[in-house]
Amino acid sequence: MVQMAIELRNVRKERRNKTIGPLTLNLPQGYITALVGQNGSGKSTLLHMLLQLTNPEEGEIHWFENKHESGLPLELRQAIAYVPEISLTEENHWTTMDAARFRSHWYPLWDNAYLEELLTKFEVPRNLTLGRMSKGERRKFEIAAALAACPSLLLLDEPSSGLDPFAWKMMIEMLTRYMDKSNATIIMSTHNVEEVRRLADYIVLMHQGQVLGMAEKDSLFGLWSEVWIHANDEEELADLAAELPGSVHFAMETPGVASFITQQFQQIEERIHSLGVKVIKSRSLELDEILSLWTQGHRPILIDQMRGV
Ligand SMILES: Nc1ncnc2c1ncn2[C@@H]1O[C@H](COP(=O)(O)OP(=O)(O)OP(=O)(O)O)[C@@H](O)[C@H]1O
Repeated sequence: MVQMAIELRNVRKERRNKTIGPLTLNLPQGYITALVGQNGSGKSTLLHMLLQLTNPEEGEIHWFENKHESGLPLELRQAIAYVPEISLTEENHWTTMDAARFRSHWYPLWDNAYLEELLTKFEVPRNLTLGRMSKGERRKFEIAAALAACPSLLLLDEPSSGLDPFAWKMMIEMLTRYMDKSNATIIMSTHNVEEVRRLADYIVLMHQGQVLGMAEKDSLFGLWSEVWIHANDEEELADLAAELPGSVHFAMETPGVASFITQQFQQIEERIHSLGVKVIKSRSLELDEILSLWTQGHRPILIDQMRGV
């Protein structure tokens, strides 16, 4: 049975201008979960609650099956690494090596050789203070230092922000390799669909402070299709739409050709043929298109099968 790294039960956090939650989520141990959603949807707030940088007004959070209402115990804090959205200014006057030395005292599993390897790959300047680094250089240091702590739980808030494409690819490789050699759990917020595609095992979609759902990433591929058909006019298309509940975005493309979007096309293709409608072609939607439909309220059918996770 899959163990949970994090469980949230009806967690509610009041922010000045909105309520985050109630959130109920189970995030499995040993996997990468991507938190996706528009600006202000509550991704960073959720990460902050997992670090107890801020606490919910209501609800319960469990870390590896334990509640810690009076503060995270030392050994758990030492097993969590965090790359914040904005780096801490308190460390600005430190060089890479000063910051590494400080962290090595804090994290019992700190691996200095691993840090050296990652800094070299990332080409992070060693003797510059963190405050003088470019945004991307600082980000690379933060990611390398988070991995060198060998955490069981790695929380990443938009890790690729500021990375050039070469560094981004390297980060993907580093995170993948780390997951291969450990039983760590990564929870990352991201706006980068390619990052989700390459890294995530699970996707949590947030929207306006709510969780719209959680899905196994692979289950989403091939789920939605755009289909082009022969249709004489709007009226004929409306008749077809009425026969295909759950299909959306019916539109006349050119005279005689219409399109629509549907889930599990293979299962309804026969039905379309039996209605005397000729299919011209179809294509599977990309992940970003699926996430956008989901945000609009078109929930993936398979998501209800994920309830047990
Ligand atoms: N310290 C705070 N005090 C008051 N409101 C806050 C605070 N931090 C965040 N908020 C508000 O809470 C909401 C959620 O913010 P949050 O930073 O969690 O969103 P996000 O999904 O991470 O956004 P983004 O993608 O832009 O980083 C926003 O409306 C934001 O204005």
